[in-house]
Amino acid sequence: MAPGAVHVPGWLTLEQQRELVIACRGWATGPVPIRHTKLPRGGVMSVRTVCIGWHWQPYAYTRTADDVNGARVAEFPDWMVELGRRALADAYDDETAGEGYTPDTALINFYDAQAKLGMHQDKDERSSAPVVSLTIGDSCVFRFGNTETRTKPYTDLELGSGDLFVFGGPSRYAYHAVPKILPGTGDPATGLRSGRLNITMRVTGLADPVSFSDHPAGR
Ligand SMILES: O=C(O)CCC(=O)C(=O)O
Ligand SMILES: [Fe+2]
Repeated sequence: MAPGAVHVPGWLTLEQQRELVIACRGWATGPVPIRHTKLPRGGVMSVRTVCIGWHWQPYAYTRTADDVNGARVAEFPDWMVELGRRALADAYDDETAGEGYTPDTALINFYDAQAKLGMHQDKDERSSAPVVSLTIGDSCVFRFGNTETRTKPYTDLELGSGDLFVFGGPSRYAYHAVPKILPGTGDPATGLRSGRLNITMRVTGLADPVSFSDHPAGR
């Protein structure tokens, strides 16, 4: 694609896709329900999102979903860290590429047939570690641009069910968008009857504040 940006079609098996759909269904119901993210100027995103590990809202991460129900988001599971590491090793065709990669947040996005996502950079993280993106269900047009402007040059490609897309290195801050969902292209055997599920794992680079009681000297 571009240096640091790699598309691996059909990376997830059907069984892995099924398991991810089940996991995401669970997260979509709680502790923080999936919702249309509110934008600072009063709009709402057409995509529905639920986060694990850290909660994202424009333009910050917190442990609690203060713009939804105030609950702490679900833990980021170890198996997903493992999946992220394998994604990097496979995308970069380098067994060592995933070593030390410890994603601590994932945005789980659900697109119905009408949903879109405008050109943006993922830049609310304080780490430049790669973003690992997975697609399940309907295919979409994915627009992958440059790091300088939200306009051309960009490349439109299709991301289909099971595809992996990694953007790291010189592509980490590339603008990207989802201009179109291709309804009816998904295989219902994934467990998703319609729409597109997207999971993006990231490293926030954030740490929880150390509380007084965590200090042995404070006991
Ligand atoms: O749905 C996608 O493929 C991209 C999602 C995305 O860019 C994001 O969540 O920041
Ligand atoms: Fe993004």
